[in-house]
Amino acid sequence: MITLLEARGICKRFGGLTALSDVSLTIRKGEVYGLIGPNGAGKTTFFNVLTGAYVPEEGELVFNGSELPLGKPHKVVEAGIARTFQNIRLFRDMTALENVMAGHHIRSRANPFSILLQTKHAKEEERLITERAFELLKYVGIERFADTVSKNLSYGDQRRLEIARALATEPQLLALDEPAAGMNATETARLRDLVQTIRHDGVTVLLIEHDVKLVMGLCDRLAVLDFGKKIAEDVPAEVQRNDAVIAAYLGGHAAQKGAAA
Ligand SMILES: Nc1ncnc2c1ncn2[C@@H]1O[C@H](COP(=O)(O)OP(=O)(O)OP(=O)(O)O)[C@@H](O)[C@H]1O
Repeated sequence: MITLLEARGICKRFGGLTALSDVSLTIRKGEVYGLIGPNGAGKTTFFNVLTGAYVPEEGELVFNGSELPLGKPHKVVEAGIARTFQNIRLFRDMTALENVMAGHHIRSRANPFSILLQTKHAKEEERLITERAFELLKYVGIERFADTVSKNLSYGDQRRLEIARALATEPQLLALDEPAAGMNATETARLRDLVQTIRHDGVTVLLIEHDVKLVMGLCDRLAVLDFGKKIAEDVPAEVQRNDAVIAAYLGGHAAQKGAAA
């Protein structure tokens, strides 16, 4: 198995609070990797460190064998990591298609002058970007809403649109922050299928999710954080059996039943 991302000894503090304490984990190419833990465990902080929103006090990230620049979101996207957000962050007044096109522009080679001058090359590139954006809307199952302003989409469709926009940057690693939050059972089942398709198509997925059943069914391996420390990293069946995890996160019998369901 080839390692795609290695986090080594990540520490992140906010004043006196240690949000991440010496967190190391390894994500392999082609897997769906879960990051779970109780509220406030440090999951989103890890995402923010990984995607360059926060600079850790200690530690390093190695992606595809190269050190990832810390605190540089644009460089992280260029390196091949894309994310969605816990609280959806779309361009609310832009159409679904325009949102995905915005993701593509990060990868676009046309320079601003050629766009302004509307050169033949820039026009052709724009046509390809529009075409590819439409394909991605189709891929996530919302192409019929291409011309709908994104704030008018249902919650589930907004989440799918966020995924399409992230995929438009052509990532090798797609980091999803609670993609099933607020979804009903049907939407969650469709999301599961979509994540499986994405993985099948060669994109590695990192998933923060509170829906234990979804995580256990979808992830190849997962790490569990508790108070900023990694307390387990294993396949779902082992994590479910881990006493520290049961105590910290699953909260005993009721949740265990949920996890096993
Ligand atoms: N920008 C910030 N400033 C100060 N404290 C922060 C900041 N971001 C996160 N924290 C704190 O760091 C800790 C970890 O928060 P984080 O959001 O990473 O947890 P989480 O596991 O994602 O939780 P949840 O499941 O509730 O989203 C919490 O105690 C939180 O209050």
